[in-house]
Amino acid sequence: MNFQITGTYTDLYQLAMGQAYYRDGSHKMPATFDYFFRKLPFHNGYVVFAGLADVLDMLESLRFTSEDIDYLGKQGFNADYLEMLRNFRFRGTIHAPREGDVIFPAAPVLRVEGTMLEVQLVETLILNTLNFQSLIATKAARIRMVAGDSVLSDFGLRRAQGFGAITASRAAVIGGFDSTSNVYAAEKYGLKAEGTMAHSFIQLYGDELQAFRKFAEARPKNSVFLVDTYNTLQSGVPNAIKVAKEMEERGERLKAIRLDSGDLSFLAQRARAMLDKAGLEYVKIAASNQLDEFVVRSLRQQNAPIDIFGVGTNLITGHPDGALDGVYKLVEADGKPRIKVSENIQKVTLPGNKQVHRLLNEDGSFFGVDALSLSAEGVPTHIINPHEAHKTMQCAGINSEPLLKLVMKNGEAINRIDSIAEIKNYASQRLSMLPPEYKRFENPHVYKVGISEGIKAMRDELLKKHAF
Ligand SMILES: Nc1ncnc2c1ncn2[C@@H]1O[C@H](COP(=O)(O)OP(=O)(O)OP(=O)(O)O)[C@@H](O)[C@H]1O
Ligand SMILES: O=P(O)(O)OC[C@H]1O[C@H](OP(=O)(O)OP(=O)(O)O)[C@H](O)[C@@H]1O
Ligand SMILES: O=C(O)c1cccnc1
Repeated sequence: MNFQITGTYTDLYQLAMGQAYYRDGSHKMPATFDYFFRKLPFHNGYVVFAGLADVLDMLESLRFTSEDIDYLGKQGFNADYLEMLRNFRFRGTIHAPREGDVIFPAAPVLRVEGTMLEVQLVETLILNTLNFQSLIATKAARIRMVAGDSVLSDFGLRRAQGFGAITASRAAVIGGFDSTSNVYAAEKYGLKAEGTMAHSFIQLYGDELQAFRKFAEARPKNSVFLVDTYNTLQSGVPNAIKVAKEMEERGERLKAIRLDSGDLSFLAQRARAMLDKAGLEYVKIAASNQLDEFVVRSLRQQNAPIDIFGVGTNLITGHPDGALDGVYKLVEADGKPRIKVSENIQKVTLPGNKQVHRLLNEDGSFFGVDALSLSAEGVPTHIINPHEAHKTMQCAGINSEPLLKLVMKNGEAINRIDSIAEIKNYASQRLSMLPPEYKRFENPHVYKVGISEGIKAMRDELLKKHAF
């Protein structure tokens, strides 16, 4: 989807640095940035990569409007710089995994090449999009993992951080959700829109039975009755059964009832028995109320006969992690590798133009190691732990696949995959290739990233050069 994002969708410092680059001509210098993250959210063992198609869309159409130029003039930017920005187009080249792949800390996810100014200006947009969508897709994947084949519906729009809900609903579906209550996101992204009814509907009619009848008349093919407004087992479920039977007489079928409070397992079991006794085996049971991956897992362990889970707050906000910590670092400029030094070895960046080789087991499943090498090196024969150089691993003879593929060339998206269904399928396929020990919630196995001799030598040389 193309949000009408313009060139000012950035942090001021990008534009400020850009003016300095422009003054001395370094804005035209070739440069490469890597996007990667350092810490897994939710104590999870992987991240689901989401947001790429949106990034490519926005980069293709990124412009500074006349209003932007006027505004930036008032912020004190120079007229000649602004005239150049008036004709700004992103003409960079990007390599990335396919959207939906599983990704791991420290390995480059995007390699963005272009002129210094263009690759600098788009940092914020790239981080803003990929960090958020990948966080939510990962949360969704955790919920999907414990939900079996139950339907998962995103109910989060009302609890989201403002407009973030639009892309969060997209990311939720990529991570494994089936539908969303968010009509705007469904319309714009082609997601499946689904919903039930609110307590206000029953409150308005006062009489629950009458409320259910009214709804069934209005939505005969798509009725889900909310049964907990007054008393779930003594009023809600019996009234739902009564109206479902009336619907049967008209040749219609009640789709489901929804539980939204109390002990969801106990109530689902009782409601299921009541529905079945009335010959309404086809009526499904939906549940909501502050669900997350742990409650869904617990409900399934309790054999709660719940067919549909509606998840809002905990999904859409990525609870309890506010953000994925993805960063965008300069790794090469003017043909020379660049480094960011830190006292913390984990934070020293990996210089150079790199490729990620995902090591594979004989059966094609993931070995548990991504091997990073300089693009010119090819697949490394052995790799080194980036933080503890005495730890090495032979990779000769192990199958691998290059992860970073060309997705944008000179500002034009290539081989793009916009269909959410395809991205969702790919995410599920790639997750199935990740062995179970990386997917458990408690202390998952640490997926390893190793660097080639070439990267290590480059990093050590730059560390020496910049040592104090
Ligand atoms: N059987 C169950 N097993 C595990 N967790 C459950 C079960 N039933 C409900 N929960 C979860 O317990 C949490 C707390 O529910 P709580 O009892 O506060 O809600 P409630 O019954 O709706 O309360 P209130 O009526 O005040 O809204 C929710 O996250 C809910 O999803
Ligand atoms: O608990 P969440 O995971 O965030 O899921 C969404 C919640 O939002 C709705 O409640 P709300 O009280 O806003 O409206 P209602 O009157 O329709 O129940 C819905 O009934 C869920 O309980
Ligand atoms: O359709 C629903 O039941 C719904 C939608 C949004 C939030 N809570 C519930």
